[in-house]
Formats: sequence, C-alpha cells, structure tokens
Amino acid sequence: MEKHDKIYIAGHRGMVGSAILRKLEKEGFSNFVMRTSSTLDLRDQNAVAAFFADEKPNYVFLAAAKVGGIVANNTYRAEFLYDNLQIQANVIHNSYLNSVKKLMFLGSSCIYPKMAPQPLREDYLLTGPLEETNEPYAIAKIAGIKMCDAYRAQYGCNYISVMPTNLYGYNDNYHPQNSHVLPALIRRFHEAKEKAIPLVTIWGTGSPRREFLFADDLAEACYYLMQNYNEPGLVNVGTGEDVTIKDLALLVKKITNFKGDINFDSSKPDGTPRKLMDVSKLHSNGWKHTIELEEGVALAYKDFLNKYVAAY
Ligand SMILES: NC(=O)C1=CN([C@@H]2O[C@H](COP(=O)(O)OP(=O)(O)OC[C@H]3O[C@@H](n4cnc5c(N)ncnc54)[C@H](OP(=O)(O)O)[C@@H]3O)[C@@H](O)[C@H]2O)C=CC1
Ligand SMILES: C[C@H]1O[C@H](OP(=O)(O)OP(=O)(O)OC[C@H]2O[C@@H](n3cnc4c(=O)[nH]c(N)nc43)[C@H](O)[C@@H]2O)[C@@H](O)[C@@H](O)C1=O
Repeated sequence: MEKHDKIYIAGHRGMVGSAILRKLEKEGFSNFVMRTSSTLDLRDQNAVAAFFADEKPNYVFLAAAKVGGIVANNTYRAEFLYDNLQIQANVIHNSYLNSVKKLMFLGSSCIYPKMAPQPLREDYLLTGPLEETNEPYAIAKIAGIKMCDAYRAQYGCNYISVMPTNLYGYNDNYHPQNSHVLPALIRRFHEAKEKAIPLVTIWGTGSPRREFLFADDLAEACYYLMQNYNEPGLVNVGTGEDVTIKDLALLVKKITNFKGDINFDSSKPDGTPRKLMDVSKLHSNGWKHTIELEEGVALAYKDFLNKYVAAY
C-alpha cells in the first residue's frame, strides 16, 4: 500500500476496524473510504455493487461482520450465518469486479474443530466437527476463507485471510448478554463495585481456556501482513498464551478493584474447552504482539470508564 492509495475499511466504527483506522492514520495514510451500516448495509448486493463501482478502492480491510459472544452466537444463529455470508460475499465479489489490488478477510479462531489438538495450527482447518454454540458463525467464516482462496485460484486476486484469537480493546461491545467475556466481566465487576453487590457470577464452569489479544496489536499485525504477506490459506494472529476463565475473572476483579466474591453459573455454556493459537507462522513472518493481558485489561477498563460510565 502506498500513502496515496484509496483504502476501504469495512466496519471502521467497530473495535477492530477503528483500531485498523488508527494504525493507518499513524502510518500516514489519509485516503480512506468508509460507510456506516446505516448508510451502506453490506448485506445489500445492489448497494454494495454501486458503492464499489463509484468508489473503486485500491485496498480493502473486511472488518465488518455480525459479531458477539457465546450466547449471542448461540441465540441469533440464523443472523450470524446469513449476515456474515452476505457481507463477505458482497464485499469479496465486488472487490474482484472492481480490481481491488489486495483484500484482507478477518475470520476467527472458532473456525477450528472443537476438539482439535492444541495449539491450533492453520492446517487443522476442516479436520473435525465445530463447536455447536458458534457453528453458524464458524461456517460463514470458513466460507470467507474459501472464497478468498477461490478468487485467488481462478482470478489471481491477492486476497488474504487472517484468523484472530479472542479480542478486546477500545470501542468494545459491553452489552450484558451479547458481548464477549472480557467486556462482559469488566462491566459486571465495575457495576458490582459501584452498587456494593457482594457477589459476581461468571458464566460456565470457569475451566475453559482462552487466549486474548488487544485489538490495537491485531491492527499492527493486519498492517504488517497487508504489507508483507501474500499467501493463500490462513494465518493465525494471537499471543500464543492462554488463561482459564477463572483466572481471567480474578484479573478483572483485581483491575476493577472489586472486593467481593465470585461464583460460577454452570447452566451457561462453556463452549470450546480450549482454543490456543499456534502463532509460529506469524512469528516466522516477522510479527509478535506487544501488549500483555494485564496491561491490556487496564487500558480497556480505562476506555470503559471514559466512554460508557460517563454516559450512564
Ligand atoms: N471481537 C472479537 O473477539 C473477534 C472479532 N473477530 C473478527 O473481527 C472483525 C471485527 O470484529 P469487531 O470489531 O470485534 O466487531 P464490532 O461488532 O465491534 O464491529 C463490527 C462492525 O461491522 C459493521 N457491520 C455489521 N453489520 C453490518 C452490515 N450489515 N453492513 C455494514 N456494516 C456492518 C458495524 O458497522 P456500524 O458500526 O456502522 O454499525 C461494525 O462497525 C469481524 O470479522 C470479527 O469476526 C475475530 C476474532 C475475535
Ligand atoms: C471470539 C469468539 O467468541 C465466541 O466464542 P467464545 O470464545 O466462547 O466467547 P465468549 O467470549 O463469549 O466466552 C468465552 C468463555 O467465557 C465464559 N464466560 C464467563 N462469563 C461470561 C460472560 O459474562 N459473558 C460471556 N460472553 N462469556 C462468559 C463463556 O462461558 C466461555 O466459556 C464465539 O461465539 C465466536 O464469536 C468467536 O469467534
């Protein structure tokens, strides 16, 4: 990418899209094209076709998607499949029709089989059954990877697929039911402290393990890969380190300064027991994360206090 290139960040108001925008601005890029979902619904084939024909971006970061935590994925199964298939099919196909030079598709670690060996290597894709709670989302994401590869094979398009681990950071979604675990716990511990509630309940058994990457680190990786990586298939992006949900809860308890107790609601789903990324391909391509979990959770909590608590 050159500084004058026109760059379309799909989903630029989201957690990942906004981090990519910050990174590109820091690097001196300024020729952006962006639309909110209310001005351009990426599920609308005709609207997306007209947008690409008008704007003709040179590079595309596809960070728009229907996104949510374990309960949202399990509840809105049809929407997670339909919205994500439509969004990615429209953006990828119209990128091809309008000669986009390079596109980055963002998938997720949930594309791997539920019981795959750990850590998850890129070649474990499609080697076993998926986790039930997020199967529709995972199927859509797998279709996105295969679409990038098919357009590369048939039309020579330089479309790359990046699989981030669980993410958190600035502009996260703090919805009490639909969010991912880290923002959910930040909000729950904070509210319990403010309202002097003595007990915070954590979903599931606390034993699943998850790996967390700060979204600004992901944006650094996306920029690096967009400049340096041109292969078919997929590349994992993570830290290569994971924690139990119980240990995560204890960390959030410490950072929010909640003094009460925690317990576990095992009627809520645990999901995949573990999904630790093998990041050796990423490291051998020359990129490594810099923000560790404790530092990142403190930054995210500060962002939550500034943006969300201020609005209460
Ligand atoms: N969060 C996580 O833990 C992980 C995320 N990912 C992937 O990273 C990418 C970004 O996720 P994240 O930033 O967390 O998600 P967010 O929910 O924060 O942002 C998603 C963005 O997608 C846009 N969007 C959603 N539906 C439509 C639509 N129909 N038309 C146009 N735009 C739409 C929204 O636009 P608007 O704001 O204008 O409504 C929003 O800005 C996704 O592909 C996700 O699968 C991968 C692994 C983990
Ligand atoms: C990124 C990834 O995100 C989703 O998968 P997930 O990793 O299971 O995501 P999660 O963050 O929602 O949960 C992680 C763990 O944490 C536990 N947990 C405890 N307490 C809360 C809680 O309060 N909220 C949530 N959401 N989870 C909680 C929860 O029970 C689970 O064991 C995919 O659907 C898919 O979207 C995807 O790709």
